[in-house]
Amino acid sequence: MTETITDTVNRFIFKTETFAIFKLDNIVALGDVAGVREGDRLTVTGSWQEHPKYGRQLRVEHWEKPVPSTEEAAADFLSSGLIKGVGPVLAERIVSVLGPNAVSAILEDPDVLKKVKGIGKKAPEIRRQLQETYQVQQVVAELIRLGLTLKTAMKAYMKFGRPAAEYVRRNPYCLTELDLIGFHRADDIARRAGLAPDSSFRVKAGILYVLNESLWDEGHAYLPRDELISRSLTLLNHVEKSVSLDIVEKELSRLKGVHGSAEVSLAWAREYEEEIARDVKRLARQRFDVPPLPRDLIRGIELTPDQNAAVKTALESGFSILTGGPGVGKTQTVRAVIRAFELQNPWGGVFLCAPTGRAARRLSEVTGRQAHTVHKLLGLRNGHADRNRKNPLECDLLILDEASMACLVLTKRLLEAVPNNARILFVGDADQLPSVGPGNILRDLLDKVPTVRLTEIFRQAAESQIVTNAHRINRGQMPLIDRSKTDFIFLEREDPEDIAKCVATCASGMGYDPLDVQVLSPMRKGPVGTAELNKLIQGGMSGPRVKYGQYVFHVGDKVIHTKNNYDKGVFNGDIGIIKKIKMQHDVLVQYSSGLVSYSGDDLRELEPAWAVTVHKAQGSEFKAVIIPVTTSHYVMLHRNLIYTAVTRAREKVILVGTKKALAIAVRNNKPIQRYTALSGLLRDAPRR
Ligand SMILES: Nc1ncnc2c1ncn2[C@@H]1O[C@H](COP(=O)(O)OP(=O)(O)OP(=O)(O)O)[C@@H](O)[C@H]1O
Repeated sequence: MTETITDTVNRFIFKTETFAIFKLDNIVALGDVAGVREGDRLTVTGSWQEHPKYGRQLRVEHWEKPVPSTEEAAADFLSSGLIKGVGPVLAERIVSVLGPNAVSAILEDPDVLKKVKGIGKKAPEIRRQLQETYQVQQVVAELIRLGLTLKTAMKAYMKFGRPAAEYVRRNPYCLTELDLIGFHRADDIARRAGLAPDSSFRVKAGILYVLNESLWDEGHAYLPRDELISRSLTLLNHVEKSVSLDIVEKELSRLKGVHGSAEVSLAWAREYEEEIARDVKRLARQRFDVPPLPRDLIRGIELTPDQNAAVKTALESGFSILTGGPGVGKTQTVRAVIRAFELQNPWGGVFLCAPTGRAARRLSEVTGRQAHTVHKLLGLRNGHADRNRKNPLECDLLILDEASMACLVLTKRLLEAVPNNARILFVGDADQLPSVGPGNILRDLLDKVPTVRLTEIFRQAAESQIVTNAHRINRGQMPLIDRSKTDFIFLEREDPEDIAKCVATCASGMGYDPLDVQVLSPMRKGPVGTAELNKLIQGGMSGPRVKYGQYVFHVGDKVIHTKNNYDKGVFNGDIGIIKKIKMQHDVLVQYSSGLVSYSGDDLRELEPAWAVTVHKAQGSEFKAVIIPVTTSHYVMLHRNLIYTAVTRAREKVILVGTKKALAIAVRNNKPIQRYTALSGLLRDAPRR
């Protein structure tokens, strides 16, 4: 229930440019507020919430500084000290001449103060100060009328100041450039403001939107010109056909912030690709002399000729790649590389890292050494890295595991922080899905720098049907199901609803700890998408619950954190269990790294995780994995996807669905295409 309160701001407890927690007489209010000072009278509308530590607070949804409308209030306000040069005597005089609505009269009419004797030259200054006091709310109110939320309106005001509403009315798409709203919201505002659908602002914003979407949603570093134009036309004409090919071509030729004519990319994305290419060449140019390696680098293991070649390559080259599927000995080779390097460089610094927290933890476990996330290694936060070209890492050998997950942005940051005299080794499985973020780095680098492929599956690994079937899938062969073994199971179900029910039953009934078993679906939507599967698995849960947005969370629920949050020490992809729900919006989640508390809007960083997409699970491993395979996922039936899902399992894979769907997926090896320029830029990279 909302409540409206008018009172004086006594004190700010916390304040940023656009957000404040403050005492309004004897209550505590918090919200998106700006341009307010202690002593101001404020009318706030909001709803009450209970904070476990700080008690009852009013969450402000709307606010305004009421313009005084009685003689007493007007005189008090004018003489409060907020308006310099006006004391009690002058304030009384102004009010006696202009009446109870003196303040609004001054705001509306620049000449009205002339009626008050003795003000003279002070008049413009008094009016200016009054305008300033009320300006924020006037502009913000106007922006809200244009269709912005309070938060976006405040941000727009902070960016553009007094002319914000004017700017937004003229070109609502300026807000998309600042990432404050999306193209479709800007379109709504533009329609309301009467902007022509073929205006230059709209067409340019549409083209940029298409480039941004294809970059962040599909991973393309550029789009071929024809494809960009056709996608832009579809977007710009989605309501009515109002934009012609000529207009799009004309605006594209004038567009700033893009690069290329046949292959068009956002200028920064192109720069990143070029920088990566320069850094790869800089590092790959180096050659190191390597004395003969001892045969027993790892006790009890004799390396195969390929593994030995990989160790030698990693030590001789400034930049190299080690790739291969599951069970081909990559980890043992990495251990051997570290051992050999340290034998020859006893004082050298060896750094290990991986793109995600889970992958870094696993790398630590299998090597027995500390491994970090790339973010942690570089001190990367809010777009700033402590380690960079000017302040490079103090490493002599840097190993990046799960390199298939490294996107354009992360790779650029990592490579620029590697000093000239260091070696860098990328380890990964190039047949896994490409990174969630833009680019196709590992595949683009293959064979552009010295690359060793391990293909022999070791005996221990070959005993696992998971490993052998993963390799079969990767070769385009149907997996073999040996019913005498229990690690690779196919449960045939036809109907998508039956598939979903069977998946849900397996997920909760196998006796594994919830964190050890994972349902992996190719997509979010549809009858066997993650959203439905999560609901189905949660269906049987009772006890304390909290609703946030489209999700309901229960005690005992498995959840995934979806953003890097350095304050909480929890990262994108971390999976945990809800231990406690206190009050309405206070949730405690147990992660392997510790307990993390969420309250209020923090919950937007959580999603149910009984089922997650295969993309989200990249780089993670689970004891058991359950995968629905159905033709209702037709577009997602893809070899890379099934391969990635299967290789997430250590002990057990359960496929639920139809053999027909599995066969389609296994046969479909059309690589998930990403338009990237990197491999072309590396054509002349030094190779052996
Ligand atoms: N040269 C070798 N001789 C004998 N066994 C080996 C050799 N190299 C690796 N192995 C064994 O093969 C199995 C798979 O090796 P490893 O874990 O290094 O592979 P991987 O490529 O890292 O696999 P994954 O990607 O699945 O983690 C392990 O049991 C390992 O001990």
